[in-house]
Amino acid sequence: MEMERKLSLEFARVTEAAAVASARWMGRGDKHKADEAATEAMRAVFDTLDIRGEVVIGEGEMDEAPMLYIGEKLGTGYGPALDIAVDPLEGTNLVAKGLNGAIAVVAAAPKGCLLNAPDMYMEKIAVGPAAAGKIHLDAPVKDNLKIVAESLNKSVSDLTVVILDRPRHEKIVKEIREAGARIMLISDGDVSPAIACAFEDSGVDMMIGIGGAPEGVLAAAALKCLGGELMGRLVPENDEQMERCRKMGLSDPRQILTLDDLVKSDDIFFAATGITNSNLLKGVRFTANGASTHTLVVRGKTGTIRFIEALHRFDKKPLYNLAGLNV
Ligand SMILES: O=P(O)(O)OC[C@H]1O[C@](O)(COP(=O)(O)O)[C@@H](O)[C@@H]1O
Repeated sequence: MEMERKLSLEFARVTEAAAVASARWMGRGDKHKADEAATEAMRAVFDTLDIRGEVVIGEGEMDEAPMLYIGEKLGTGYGPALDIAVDPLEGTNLVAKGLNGAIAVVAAAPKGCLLNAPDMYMEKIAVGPAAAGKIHLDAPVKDNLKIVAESLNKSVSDLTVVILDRPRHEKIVKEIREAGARIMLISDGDVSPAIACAFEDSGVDMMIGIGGAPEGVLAAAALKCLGGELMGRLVPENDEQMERCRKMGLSDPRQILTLDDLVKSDDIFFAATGITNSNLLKGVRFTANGASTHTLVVRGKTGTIRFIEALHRFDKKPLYNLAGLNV
């Protein structure tokens, strides 16, 4: 119990380090460098943790990602065996362009508890605790909006729905507008707004649309801890992706995935640190000899929600200065 408790703060250190390293690349137009910096920093902190971790959602397969690839072992090799889902930089374009909404994210659960979602698309709908258990991915969007509005005791016209600005969403955007709700179209980064639904003062009431499947599992892990809901369905686009789904144990690759299918246990840790500002978290700010970070840490077992504002001193803690200034 004691060790587990401590672990949630350790995961905050992991995302803090990734966020600081990545933030150094804000607006520099190089999403790969920003991602590389985040990945390198995240891995360096993971290596200090007493866990027997294995990446189940990561930067890609072993042959395509140098670090934090699926199957990579993390930690000192002592401590609990955990499956780890990472996105050291969720929203690579956002950092490259200096836009809002980029976060560094980690979720961890006992072995076998996180859906090992491959890199493909997923249809998703996410809401906060008030509407959890009441919405459905296949319900008409106007019905879902009505339910969310009723649950939050406000009118549909006062709801804010976040959706990725993509041609594939034209129809659903039209339907949301016809229903009268407000829309926030975002260029990237659907994890942060999905989590923001769980906080009534975030200004986000629903996230909907097709985005990455790994991002869907990460958001689901957070929403499970926070009492919200995310429902999804994979969108395999070719035979290879269909086969991939079957290998994951999904006899029907197009089946609805409930929160319990995506994340099978309550025994989860989730941490996210803001890289650029968002409705959920402040972005990294650099000071004379350090940086400040804003992190959400939740532990599924207890449901405790922590927002941690930290000031990191590079002179005393060089680990946080991995991306250095040699850029
Ligand atoms: O850009 P696409 O192909 O529509 O994919 C959407 C997915 O990409 C993201 O916007 C960001 O992904 P990256 O961080 O890998 O750039 C996700 O938040 C989202 O789920």
